[in-house]
Amino acid sequence: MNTEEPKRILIATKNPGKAKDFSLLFEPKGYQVMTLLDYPEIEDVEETGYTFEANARKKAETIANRLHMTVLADDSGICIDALDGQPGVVSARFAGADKSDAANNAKVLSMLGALDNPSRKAHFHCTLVLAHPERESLVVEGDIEGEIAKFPQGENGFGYDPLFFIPSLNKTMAELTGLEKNTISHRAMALKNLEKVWTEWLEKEVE
Ligand SMILES: O=c1nc[nH]c2c1ncn2[C@H]1C[C@H](O)[C@@H](COP(=O)(O)OP(=O)(O)OP(=O)(O)O)O1
Ligand SMILES: [Mg+2]
Repeated sequence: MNTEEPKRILIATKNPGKAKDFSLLFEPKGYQVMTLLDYPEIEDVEETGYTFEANARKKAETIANRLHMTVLADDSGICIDALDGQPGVVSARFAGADKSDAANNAKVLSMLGALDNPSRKAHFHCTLVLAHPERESLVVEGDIEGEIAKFPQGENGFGYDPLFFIPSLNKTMAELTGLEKNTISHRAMALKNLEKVWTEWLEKEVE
């Protein structure tokens, strides 16, 4: 037996941007990240829930039951104060079912542009659910505060990163390196919270 083999964790996502974030987050912990991009035969889990938790639970538990293994899922999005928390749970399909990041960003800018001097405060939210067919799921959350930029800036990251300005760094999330983003992001904060509770749970189940 080769004890140098990395441990593996399956993330129930088809989003390549999240897959990259999770690789950066888990590799330092000695895990190799697998995602649904490695399982093209698995059909999409429909995100019918009204909350991040409901959708993360549905993704994690459906795939855990289907593959009979431990699975982590992420449901996340951006919540904008002046838009009463929109796009929120529908962030991925805010501008339509084809899930275009550029169209989503443009829609946010146009909605804010239609308001008179709106607050630009926003936060990213991430709910993570760790599921196994024979266990109660673990649920944790993380957030990061920021502001919506006047126009997209930066080439890194994915989704709403080019619009998410972090005043303390004077940069958008898309101007950060992957490692910088994954030190401060909502996803990084949620994973920190998961680590506080997963030790017993995960060490037993993931090989
Ligand atoms: O770090 C982030 N940086 C920028 N944008 C982000 C981030 N995290 C979530 N977001 C946006 C992207 C997408 O518009 C939505 C997630 O939607 P969400 O349903 O959780 O993911 P998804 O459908 O893209 O992939 P999947 O469900 O297969 O995990 O929020
Ligand atoms: Mg989704």
